[in-house]
Amino acid sequence: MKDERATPPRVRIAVIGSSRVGKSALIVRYLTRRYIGEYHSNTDLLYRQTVPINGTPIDLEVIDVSGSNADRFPAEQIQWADACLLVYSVTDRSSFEYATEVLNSLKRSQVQGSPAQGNTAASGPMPLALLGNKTDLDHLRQVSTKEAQTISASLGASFSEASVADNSCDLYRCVDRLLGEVRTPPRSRKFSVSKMIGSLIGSATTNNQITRGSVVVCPRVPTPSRTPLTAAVP
Ligand SMILES: Nc1nc2c(ncn2[C@@H]2O[C@H](COP(=O)(O)OP(=O)(O)OP(=O)(O)O)[C@@H](O)[C@H]2O)c(=O)[nH]1
Repeated sequence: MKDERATPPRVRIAVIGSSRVGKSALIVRYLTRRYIGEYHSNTDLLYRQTVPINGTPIDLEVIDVSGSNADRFPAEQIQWADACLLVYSVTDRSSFEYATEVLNSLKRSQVQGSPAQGNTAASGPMPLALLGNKTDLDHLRQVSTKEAQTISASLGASFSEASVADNSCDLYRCVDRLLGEVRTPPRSRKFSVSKMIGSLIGSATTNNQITRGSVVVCPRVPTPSRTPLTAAVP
């Protein structure tokens, strides 16, 4: 019988932000090093990939939270995740306001623990990161680096700026750091999600030695295994 304790730890990241800030482009860039300019999806998508973090493979699941639902607080996705990456565009002030509102709600609700962390208050707060995308469009900038840095520090999130289009190193550093902050016990059971519709990522060879991955239509994230964040809804 297969010893499931030997499977790599699983880490779940929710990527949250307004529409058109570059969430899908960022996830695909991180996982494949490729830049795909246009995505058309008005539903959440779940990406899976095994990636090495600090020399250890982890089974990474990333939910791309559709920006078309940005009028609703993404409570279910946050409950599902072990860490959250809030993305805004430096050229779009309203996207910055949305990202910081979500961070603010998370801070107020004092999110403690996560499924990967064993759902215990002792496991500490959920790792959070704020990322300002599209720095290649600096001439259209509406959010200064200093302002975003100050707010993210006050909200307990790490902060980076990057251009997914330009493949800046900062985007990899930001995601790697976030993944590194998640404490993961060995997995004791498998978890099934909604129907797999096909392989998106394939067998790209990258610095991260990505092997195979998949994308899953995920209109609703799986039922959360911890108390709903009602306090977090603005
Ligand atoms: N100039 C520039 N454009 C970018 C960058 N990243 C993404 N884009 C573009 O921004 C647009 C939106 O990117 P998406 O990845 O679809 O954005 P999204 O946040 O997933 O959007 P929703 O699916 O609506 O939530 C696309 O035209 C991308 O090509 C970047 O770093 N610089």
